[in-house]
This record gives sequence, C-alpha cells and structure tokens, in this order.
Amino acid sequence: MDNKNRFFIFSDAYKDTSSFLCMGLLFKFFYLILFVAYKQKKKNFFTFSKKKVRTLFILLPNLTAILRNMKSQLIRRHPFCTFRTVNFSLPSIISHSYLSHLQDEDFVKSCQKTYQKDGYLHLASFITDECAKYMIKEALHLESNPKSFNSYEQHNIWLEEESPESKTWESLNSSKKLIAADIIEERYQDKGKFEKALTVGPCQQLYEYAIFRSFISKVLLLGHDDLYVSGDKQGKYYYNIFQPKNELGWHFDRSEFSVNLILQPSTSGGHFQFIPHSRKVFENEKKSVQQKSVADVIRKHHLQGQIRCESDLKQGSLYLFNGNQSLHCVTPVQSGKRINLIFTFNTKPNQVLNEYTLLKFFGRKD
Ligand SMILES: O=C(O)CCC(=O)C(=O)O
Ligand SMILES: [Fe+2]
Repeated sequence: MDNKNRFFIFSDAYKDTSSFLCMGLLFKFFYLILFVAYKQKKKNFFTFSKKKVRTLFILLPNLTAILRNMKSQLIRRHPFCTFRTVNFSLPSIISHSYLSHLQDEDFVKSCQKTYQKDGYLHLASFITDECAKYMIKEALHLESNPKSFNSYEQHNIWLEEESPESKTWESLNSSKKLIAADIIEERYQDKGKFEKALTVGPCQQLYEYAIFRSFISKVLLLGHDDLYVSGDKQGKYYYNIFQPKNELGWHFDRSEFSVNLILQPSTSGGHFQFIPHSRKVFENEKKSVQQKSVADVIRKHHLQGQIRCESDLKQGSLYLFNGNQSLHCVTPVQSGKRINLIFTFNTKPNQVLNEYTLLKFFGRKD
C-alpha cells in the first residue's frame, strides 16, 4: 500500500473512534453496576429473578437507543469523528494512463473524432479508485449540510418557461440533491487544531488543473477556443446525489456542453440515456400546435433504435456531452444512490450564474 492509500484508513477511522468511545461508555456503565453490587454486598445480586430479567429487558433497548444517539452526536460533533480532509496530489487524482495522455496529440485526435461523431465521449476510470472513494465519502458527508439543496423541477424538454411554443410540450420531472462548490471548499478552510489546514480539495484541484481544461477545450471546441474556470463560487463544480425515485426528465441543456464525472452509479435504474444530434427533429415539431410528448416524437420519427443507454458508466468514468444538441435524461433511480460531480467551464472568463438560476439550482443567492 502506498502513502496515498493510507488516507482511507484514517478517513474510516472516525467510525471506529465513535464506536470505541461508545463501547467505553458501555463498559463504564457495567463497571458501575458491578461496583455498586459489590459495595452493597448483596449476595443475591447475580442470581436471576423474574423481576430482574424484566427490568433488564426494559433497560437494554433504552440503553442501546441512548448509545446510538450518542454515537451519532459524536460523529457530528467530535473533531476526531468527522470525515477528515485529505491532501491529494494530481497523480493520485487522475489515473496514470490519462495523466500521461492528456497532451498526447493522437489521443486528443481520437477523442475529438468520437465526440464529433456521437456528441459524447466516455473516458472510463478517468480518476483513481482512491480519489473516487474519497469524493463519494465527501459527497455523502456533505449531503446533510443545511446548505446543500434538494432541487425539484417540473419542466419541458427545452427547459423554457415563457415561450408559447414550449408550453404545448409535456411536463416532466427532475429531482436531485446539489452540493455546491462553496460548501465543498468550506471543508478545506478554517481547520481546527485537530486537522491540518488544507486549502485545496481534489475536486478543486482537478477543476483548476490547466492541462485538464486545455484537453477538454481541444476535444469540445476542437481547439478553436480556450475554456475558462467559472467565476461562480457555487456553480463552478458541484456534487449531485440522486436518491431512489430521483430522476432527470428528458431535456436539452441550456449550456453547449457538460463535463460529468461519475462517482457512484446507482445499483439499479439511474441510467443516462440520450438521442444523439436530435435537436433539429424536436425543433421541427416545436411549431405544431397539438400537445407533444417525447414518446410521440420518438414514435413518429422512428428514433427508438437511436436511444443510447449508457449503462457502462462506472465509478471514475468521465463523460463529455453535447447536451444542447442531444436530448437526454437520467432514468428513475430504483435502488442505491447515484453520485456524480459536474464541472462548469465557460468560453469567457469570470462568468457567473444569474440570481434566478442560483435560486433554482442551489436554493440560495450567496
Ligand atoms: O447526471 C447526469 O448524468 C446528467 C446530468 C444532466 O443532464 C444535467 O445536469 O443537465
Ligand atoms: Fe442535462
């Protein structure tokens, strides 16, 4: 085991620490009973009577409930019991095979080709298992943070509200939990005396890695333009957590492209599906007056065979996607949480989200 992997032993330690403390309390409790029994010299203390067994039955469940409660309090409050921040170096974030290829011309060309043909590029195991596991733990740790936001939206495929044309489209549902970048970064600031101060977590490191950004801009924009990090402290990157029953209804993204890192696929359901380069077909249907549904258009234009269901997205998969041109959705999660990390890159520097989008996405303006 190398040094990087050792961190996971430490990050797991919080569970053991709290169990250890609770076990300690339990032992103290029994020690106290024995001590009292000894002091009172009650000879019949250890003999069983119906009354004693009944008392024990009443006491025990209460005692375990109290201990369970104390344990959760300890996990939340005790500095040793919170999920600890870890310092990752770039080679422990990006898998070795990609790290050495991001600037390789042939590799970039083959990625460009796939992306142009499909509007989609999947790079399996882009980040290391260690980093993915850490990010999953971080997302789950921040899930209960009061600033993380359960977003629920009713929308049409265009994600438009006002236009009369878009009103004739069926209404779809989307729901997930969003954990904005500022909540993630808070973890790495103001560490108390129990944790070493760290300024940059692995999400931020990957997001700000210029070679990663330049690779993406070469693939997405064929190198005609540069990509910039976002100026938005919430939306620059964010964890998404899909619980069972959460889904993303069919839609076209407002942004031209998306960069999505899959951390944990759900155990069943929660598949990413898309119809490559389908915008024109749906645009042509936009003008007719009758009520329209995705299923109707799929039937009418024989698109069924073109729906791609990406069930091979696994822990550590990175996918780049042309979400503005290809209709896509995430099917309802049936079991297990689906966790991913979305990066926002822009073609102009210092772009920020407007108040409306901030409230809709993250439930707060600042
Ligand atoms: O979670 C995914 O894989 C897709 C996300 C997506 O389409 C979106 O956020 O607009
Ligand atoms: Fe999307």
